[in-house]
Amino acid sequence: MERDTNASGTGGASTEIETDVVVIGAGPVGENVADRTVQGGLDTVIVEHELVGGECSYWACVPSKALLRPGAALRAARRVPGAAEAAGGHLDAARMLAHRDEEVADWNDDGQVAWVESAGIRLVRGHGRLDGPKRVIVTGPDGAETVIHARHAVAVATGSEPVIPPVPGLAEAHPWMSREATAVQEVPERLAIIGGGVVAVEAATWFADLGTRVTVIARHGLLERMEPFAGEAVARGLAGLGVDVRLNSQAVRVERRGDEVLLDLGDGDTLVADDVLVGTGRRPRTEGLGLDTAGLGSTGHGSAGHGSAGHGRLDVDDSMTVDTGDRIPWLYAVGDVNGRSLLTHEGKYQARAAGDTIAVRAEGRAVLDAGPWGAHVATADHRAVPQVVFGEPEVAAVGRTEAEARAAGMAVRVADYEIGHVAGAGLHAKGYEGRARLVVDDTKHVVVGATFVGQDVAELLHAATIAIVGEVPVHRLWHAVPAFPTMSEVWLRLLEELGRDTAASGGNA
Ligand SMILES: Cc1cc2nc3c(=O)[nH]c(=O)nc-3n(C[C@H](O)[C@H](O)[C@H](O)COP(=O)(O)OP(=O)(O)OC[C@H]3O[C@@H](n4cnc5c(N)ncnc54)[C@H](O)[C@@H]3O)c2cc1C
Ligand SMILES: NC(=O)c1ccc[n+]([C@@H]2O[C@H](COP(=O)([O-])OP(=O)(O)OC[C@H]3O[C@@H](n4cnc5c(N)ncnc54)[C@H](O)[C@@H]3O)[C@@H](O)[C@H]2O)c1
Repeated sequence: MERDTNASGTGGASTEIETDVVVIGAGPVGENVADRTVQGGLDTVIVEHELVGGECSYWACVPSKALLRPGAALRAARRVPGAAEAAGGHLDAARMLAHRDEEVADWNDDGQVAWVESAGIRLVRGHGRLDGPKRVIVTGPDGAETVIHARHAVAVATGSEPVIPPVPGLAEAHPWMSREATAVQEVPERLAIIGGGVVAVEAATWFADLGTRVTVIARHGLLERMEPFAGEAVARGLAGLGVDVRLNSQAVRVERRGDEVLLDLGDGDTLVADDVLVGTGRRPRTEGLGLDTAGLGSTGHGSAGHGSAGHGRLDVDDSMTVDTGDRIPWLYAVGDVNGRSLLTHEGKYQARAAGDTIAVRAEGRAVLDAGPWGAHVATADHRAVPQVVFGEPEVAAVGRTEAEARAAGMAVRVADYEIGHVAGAGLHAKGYEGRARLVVDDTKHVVVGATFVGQDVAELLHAATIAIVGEVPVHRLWHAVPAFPTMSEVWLRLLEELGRDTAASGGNA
């Protein structure tokens, strides 16, 4: 399969490789695409210009969760009489940072490289860009070029990058983005955070735990895409950690003066901080990828010619195929770069569908299992995306919110329950505070959304995901008996809130 030749055209500085599949980007998503194509019998090259393992492993999911866990564990212990007496000390910031360093392997990717090799994937280090259909040019760290010809497919899995909003002075103030926040070495005394989404909430939590005086500037509420009670609980929780949460607030001008940053909030108030962190969303990383050489528009969203690309996302179908206009599809966009769902687990799910689709097409076979919920499509992206925000308290949500379900025209029945009223929750933590909501499609009698807010709710989420994906009738859920005394008994209470009438099978076993 492998054919490496030295091309003399550029004075010996270029190498040519032929392979079946090229994956650009070795984040969690690219790694999974490559794993599936190798499993499908295809020779696969993965291209990476930074660390194998991607944003998630070194600057996102892993370091943030490593920094968040100590505070969560300490607070949990303090809510259990007997343990609380042993948990009176302070969080050790230096040890927290060291723990983070261990979890990111000191930003060394040897372990991930070893996995890539063990999976039979070929790694080429350098910056990859398309150079026409099925042709990728990689510029290595030494400037040498490798030209890779893919017999069957190219998968773009280049992830996303943070955006800086056009606030006067902000870009010039050298703001922190999520990388600086997750890789922090010297903990600032004062940190201002612009944004009210997931990055802002989680970073505010771990910096408060590290001892920083944090101010969150959110232009509306917190976690706006979730049920309103989630953001409200998190705002209270952050305030409890000493965070100054400014809702309906906005920085209108920012200026760095030496070691300080001044943020003008437009209401006469000026905030002074040592650093400012921006958490206002991310955009797909498609710049400089040579998508125009594949016949794709390069002016942003919307179709220009066939697929769309440029600074915007790469539009894909449910098997992550990009429409290049060619008779046989060859280009795929998977994970953050397609903008469908900026979450590692969802990207990996897409990767399994895309990798298997590439393998089937390479055999010249039709992709038969491409209907909803088939092996070659990522149907759940539209209906059942689970997400956990590891704040104080935790928020775990999947599927539609009540507002989204109503906006979609559904007849909706909603059940709310205070999780603290469940015996298992009271035993888990004294004075447990939290809330759960089920959103039920009252025509189909199935759960379409669920939200849990409170300590340790993350592990409650998967049951809801299964109920939604499996379209389990509510009357059958009454037979899924939660063990006593676990927090999962909240499911029983939620069903009771929906009404005992929902237990009637109507003859449909
Ligand atoms: C602070 C933070 C915390 C997060 N926490 C979570 C969490 O707890 N759970 C969760 O599910 N999600 C979380 N996310 C989201 C998650 O990080 C992303 O969804 C995930 O990393 C996407 O994976 P990916 O492989 O698509 O992209 P990435 O992880 O960004 O990987 C893309 C890779 O491609 C490489 N690359 C890019 N362009 C090129 C090129 N031209 N040539 C060669 N290589 C290239 C990059 O160097 C990178 O290694 C978090 C995000 C942030 C910012
Ligand atoms: N635990 C997790 O799953 C996790 C953790 C962190 C990040 N992520 C992922 O990373 C992605 C990026 O996170 P994020 O928090 O940056 O984005 P986000 O989309 O979650 O939140 C963006 C926030 O910025 C605000 N905003 C946008 N433009 C603004 C402006 N001009 N001025 C002021 N505020 C503005 C929005 O109102 C919103 O509150 C998310 O989509 C998320 O999926 C996931």
